[in-house]
Amino acid sequence: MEPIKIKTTVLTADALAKAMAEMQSIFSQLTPSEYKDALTIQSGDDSDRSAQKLFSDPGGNDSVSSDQNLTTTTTLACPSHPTTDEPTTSETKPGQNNYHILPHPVPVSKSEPRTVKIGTLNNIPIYHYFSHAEQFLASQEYATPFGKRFLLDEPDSLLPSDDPSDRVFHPPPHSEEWWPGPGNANRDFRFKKYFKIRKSGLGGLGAFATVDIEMGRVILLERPLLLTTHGRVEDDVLAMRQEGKGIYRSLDGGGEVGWVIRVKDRNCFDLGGGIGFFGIASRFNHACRGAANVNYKYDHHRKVMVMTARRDIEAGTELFIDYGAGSSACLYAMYGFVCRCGGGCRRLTRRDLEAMGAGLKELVKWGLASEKELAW
Ligand SMILES: C[S@@+](CC[C@H](N)C(=O)[O-])C[C@H]1O[C@@H](n2cnc3c(N)ncnc32)[C@H](O)[C@@H]1O
Repeated sequence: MEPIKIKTTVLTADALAKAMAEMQSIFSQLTPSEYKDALTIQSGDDSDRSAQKLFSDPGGNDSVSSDQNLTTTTTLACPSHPTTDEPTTSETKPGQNNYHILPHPVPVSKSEPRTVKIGTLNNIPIYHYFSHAEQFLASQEYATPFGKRFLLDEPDSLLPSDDPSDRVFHPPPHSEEWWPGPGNANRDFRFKKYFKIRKSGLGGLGAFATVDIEMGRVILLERPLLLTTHGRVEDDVLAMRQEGKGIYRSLDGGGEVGWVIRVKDRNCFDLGGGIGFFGIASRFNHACRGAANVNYKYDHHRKVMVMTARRDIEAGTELFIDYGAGSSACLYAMYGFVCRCGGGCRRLTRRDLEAMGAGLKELVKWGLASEKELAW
């Protein structure tokens, strides 16, 4: 597949990986006090105070609940933003997110006109995706201030052919008896001897060690339910057999109208050339900044997700992976949730949300998003 061309920028998997690595390295160099500085919201006028209230956490935790976020952000005003078409090369300062909103949002390709680049965050492209916009906006639970956003670079290199049946991996037969899902979330499900899936303090399900696990131990090998791309996911999910479709639908976000895309946004793994879904691996929650205790890597050759203990882990501990977003704002932009991992992540700032809103305004101006999406 040709590299995706956007104005003067050519996005390749390598470029994206490099940008992500740079961003990760910037964040990993921050001292605790720089993080603290980044958390400070200047108090001043009323809107600042309301922002401070919005982001203060009564539990003393570092993050805010998504409920607070979704119901109160309507009071925030959008500032003006740079209006250059060119990607900016300004230096990223520790603790500060550099947003650049394109004045003319660009559809990414002719075959995917609903995917639009709207700007960059710390030099990483941010995209807005429109499929099923009406359905997901109808769901208060799912609506994020900025709709659906993700970072995208998905050459088709992973996909063996255009035939969806070649890309669908049928899982072994399963039943509600042993497959974790919303209907039986209170039960414990064991996978091999290392962990089980049960309710997590973060809400929803999570994976928990059932025994002490030593560093380096492989705790999960899992074949994907499905390998696909953001653009093909709907066709491919519908082409799955009933069992696989059932597992896909039982993942976080499944069930109601718009489930295919909602499940995709919350559960897909970027496999570097496509996206993948896993019935078990997709139950692992995220932790920031080295707090993750499990590594994961997709083995393209064997077509299997490999999860490994990153350090010694005590029985009973929740198992976390790092979703790889690099910051709370990126995490929010990519997956639409506000992190509550408590792993020292930087909370979303008022400026983050303002910048996201400014990007959405540009989309509305160019007829690429509806006014309805602005109402947050
Ligand atoms: C891939 S799923 C993980 C499993 C999910 N908890 C479940 O019940 O199936 C991703 C979703 O889990 C939740 N989640 C994961 N990590 C989180 C975190 N650090 N803070 C808050 N929510 C988190 C978010 O709702 C996110 O959309």
